[in-house]
Amino acid sequence: MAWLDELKLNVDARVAVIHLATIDEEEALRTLSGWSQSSRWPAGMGLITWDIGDQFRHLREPAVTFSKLAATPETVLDIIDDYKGSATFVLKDFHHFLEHNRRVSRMLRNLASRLPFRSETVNIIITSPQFALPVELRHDIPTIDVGKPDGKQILELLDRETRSTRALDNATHGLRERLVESALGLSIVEAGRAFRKAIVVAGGHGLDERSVRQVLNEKRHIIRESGALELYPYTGSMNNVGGLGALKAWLDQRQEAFSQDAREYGLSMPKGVALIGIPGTGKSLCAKVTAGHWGMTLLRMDVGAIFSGLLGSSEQNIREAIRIAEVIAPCVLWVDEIEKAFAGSMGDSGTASRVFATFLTWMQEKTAPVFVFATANNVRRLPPELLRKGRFDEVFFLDLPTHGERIKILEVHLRERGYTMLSQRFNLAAVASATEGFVGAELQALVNDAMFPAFRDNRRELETEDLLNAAGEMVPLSASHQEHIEQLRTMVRTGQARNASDDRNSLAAS
Ligand SMILES: Nc1ncnc2c1ncn2[C@@H]1O[C@H](COP(=O)(O)OP(=O)(O)OP(=O)(O)O)[C@@H](O)[C@H]1O
Repeated sequence: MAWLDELKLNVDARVAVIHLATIDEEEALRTLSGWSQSSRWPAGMGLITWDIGDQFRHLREPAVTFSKLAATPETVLDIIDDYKGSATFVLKDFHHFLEHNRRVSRMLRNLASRLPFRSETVNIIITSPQFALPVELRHDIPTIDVGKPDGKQILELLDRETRSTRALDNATHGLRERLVESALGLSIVEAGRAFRKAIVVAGGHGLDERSVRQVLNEKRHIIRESGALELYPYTGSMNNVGGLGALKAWLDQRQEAFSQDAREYGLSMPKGVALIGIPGTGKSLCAKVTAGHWGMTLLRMDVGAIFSGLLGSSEQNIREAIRIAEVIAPCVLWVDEIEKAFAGSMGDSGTASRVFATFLTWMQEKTAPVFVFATANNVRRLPPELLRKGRFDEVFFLDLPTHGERIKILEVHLRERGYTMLSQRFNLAAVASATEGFVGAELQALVNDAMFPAFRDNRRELETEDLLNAAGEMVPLSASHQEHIEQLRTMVRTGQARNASDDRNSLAAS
C-alpha cells in the first residue's frame, strides 16, 4: 500500500507528526494495527488512539487502560508530551481543533520539532477526512493521502463481506470482477455498505448480475451526494448523433487508443477534447454517447458544486473529483460549461484561479485513462491558456448544422419516435430548407411540436406538412447569436479549432 510505505518512510526519517488524509479512518487504523503486529514495528512501541469520545486507548494492549482523561486538545498534547515510553499516537478528527485554536496548532508545531530529539520514539498521526491542514502547519506536518481503495482492496473487502453469507458461492464467470469494478471510486465503508445491501436484496440466491447494477446504483447516489461528480448511466450510441462527421470519426479513432496494445505501439493516451458551440448543437449529447460508444463510465463534473462551499473548500472539491475519476478510470470526465468554472464567475477570483491551476496541472500530468470532455458555449469567458495547443488533444467547433446534417438530425429524431422508411414517407429536404439556422435541439423540438396536431387529428401519422408548419412557428436561437457564431468560425479559420462537421470541412476545402 503506497500510503503505508510513505508513512513508514516518514517515521524512519524521524518525522514525528504526520497528517493522514482519509475518509476510511477505520480501514486506515486496521492497516496501522496490522503493521503494529508485524516484525517491522519497533519493539516495545505502543499504538494508542485518541478521540473525544473514547479518549486514549491502547490498541496493541487493550488490557492497559489510560488513567488520564483528556477533555481538551491542549491536555491531549500535554499528555503526549509527558509520555514516558515509546508510542505512536493516532489522534482522530484532530483537525477540528487546529482550524480555530492557535494555541493547539502552536503546541503541535512545537511537538513536531521537539519529539524527534527524544530518546524514546513518540509519533503523532492525525487522521482527518480533509486533505489540507491550516497553512501554518503545512510546512511542519506532511500530509499523506490515503486515497480511495484500489481494485485489490475492494476485492479483499468483497471476499470478507461474502465469506460468511456464501453469497458468491454460485457466482457466474467474471461476476466478482464486475462487482469490484462497480464499487471502484467508493470508500471501504461505502463499498462495504453497498455490498451488504446487495447481499440482503439477493437473499438466498446469492449475488448475480442484478447485484452489479444495484452496487452501481448505490455508487451513483453516493457520488452525487458526496461530491461534485455525477455518474451517468450509458446512454445512446453514435447513431443518435446526426451530422458532426469529423468529430465522430475523430472520436472513433481514439477509442482503441486506451488499450495496452496502443501503449506498446507507442500511441500516447488520449487526454481529452473540448467542444465549443452555441447551446443546442449537441455538445452534451456527444459526451454522453462517446462514453456509451467506448463502453466507459461517464462522470459529469458539477462545476457549481465545486464552488458551492457546501461540500468543502473548492480546491479540496476539485482534488476529490479528480481522485474519484482516477479510481473509476477508464472513464470519460465531462466538464459541462467549463467557462463557468474558469472564468472567475464562481467564488472569488483567487480561488477560481487556484482551482483552474489544479485542473490544468492534472490534465498536463495525468497518466490514468480519464478522458476529459469539456464543453463550452462562450469562449470569450475562457482563459486562453485552457484551449492552448497541447492542453486538449483537439478543440472542435460545433457550427450550425448544414442542410445535409439537418436531414440527418431530423432522421434521428423521427426514428426515435418509431418512424421508418423515412425517405419515402417524408420530404426531409424541404424541411431542411425551411430550417436554415436551426440547431439540433431545435430540430428535436420541431419534431415534437409537429406531433401535437397529428395526435389531435385522430392520432394520425406525422406528415411533412406538420414538420413545415412547426418550422414556420419557430425562430432559431442562432438569429440572435450571429456575432458569436462568426467569432467561433474565426477560431476555425485561424487554426485554433476544427470544425466538427464533415460537410463544412469539405465546403471550406472546395
Ligand atoms: N447533432 C445532433 N443530432 C441529434 N440530436 C441532436 C444533435 N444536436 C442536438 N441534438 C438534440 O438536442 C438535445 C440537446 O442538445 P445538447 O444538450 O447536446 O446541446 P448542447 O450543445 O450541449 O447545449 P447546451 O450548451 O445548452 O448544453 C440533444 O439531447 C439531442 O436530442
